Amino acid sequence: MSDMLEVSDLRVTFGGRGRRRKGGLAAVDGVSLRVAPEETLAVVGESGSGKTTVARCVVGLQRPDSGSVTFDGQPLGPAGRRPPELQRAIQMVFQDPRSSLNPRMPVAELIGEAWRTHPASAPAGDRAEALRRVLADVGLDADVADRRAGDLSGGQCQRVSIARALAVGPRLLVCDEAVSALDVSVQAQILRLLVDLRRSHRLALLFISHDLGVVHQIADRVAVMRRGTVVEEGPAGEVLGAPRHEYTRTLLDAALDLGVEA
Ligand SMILES: Nc1ncnc2c1ncn2[C@@H]1O[C@H](COP(=O)(O)OP(=O)(O)OP(=O)(O)O)[C@@H](O)[C@H]1O
Repeated sequence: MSDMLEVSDLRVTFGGRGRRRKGGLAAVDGVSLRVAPEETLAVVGESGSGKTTVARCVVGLQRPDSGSVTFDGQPLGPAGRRPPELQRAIQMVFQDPRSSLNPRMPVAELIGEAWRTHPASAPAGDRAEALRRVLADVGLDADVADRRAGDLSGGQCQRVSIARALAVGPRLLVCDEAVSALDVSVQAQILRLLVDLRRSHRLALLFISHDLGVVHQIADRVAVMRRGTVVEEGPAGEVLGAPRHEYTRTLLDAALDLGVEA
């Protein structure tokens, strides 16, 4: 399958002096990744390894120092400068839905806001029916539409975040630690939902996580990041089952010590 998302030799430095950012921190240091249509690539690694920075470059929230991000072969600039159809095609689900959703806004308005931002995806006909359908897609009852985000549980909130992303018709969901803030049982439900949506909506996922147990359940391929670089990448079964890099083995051992089955 040919690649839909291609990240090539990405570099991001924070701090430092001058144009070359001398003395700065190379948060991402020559990362290349690819994601095919309907594929799930998990990016794993310890805290601070650069996973979120890569994700932010993909959605256009972070400008890289160098390197490129392309989608269907088209170069992607910063979020505001992307053609609307590409802006829509790549949506992000954040770690903490309670801070990514305005708690005072009713769910119907949160979804409506997504449709206003991406008018091409707004329903032409019955809005209430379209809203009911998008909520049903994420396992929420229609009556959630009138409730404020702040009055929902963490799991319900994350379902709303996913609904908001889905409402605009994405082809790639970038999930940055999207289940990490949830209780283990809710985590399993949201993972199941993502797996189902991937199939029903023909989505690709770029799934950022530090949790190898979670990654094991969802990934087709895994890229392991350490200190801003990808140290190992391959099919999930190989990377998690027979890792080649010592760092991946260390991560797996640490996960096993915590009782996680990776
Ligand atoms: N806006 C920023 N300004 C300065 N340094 C930053 C910024 N964003 C990230 N960093 C630094 O870049 C490095 C990579 O951070 P990043 O958040 O991408 O890692 P991560 O693997 O996603 O970690 P975590 O799982 O803890 O979010 C870290 O050392 C972090 O402190």
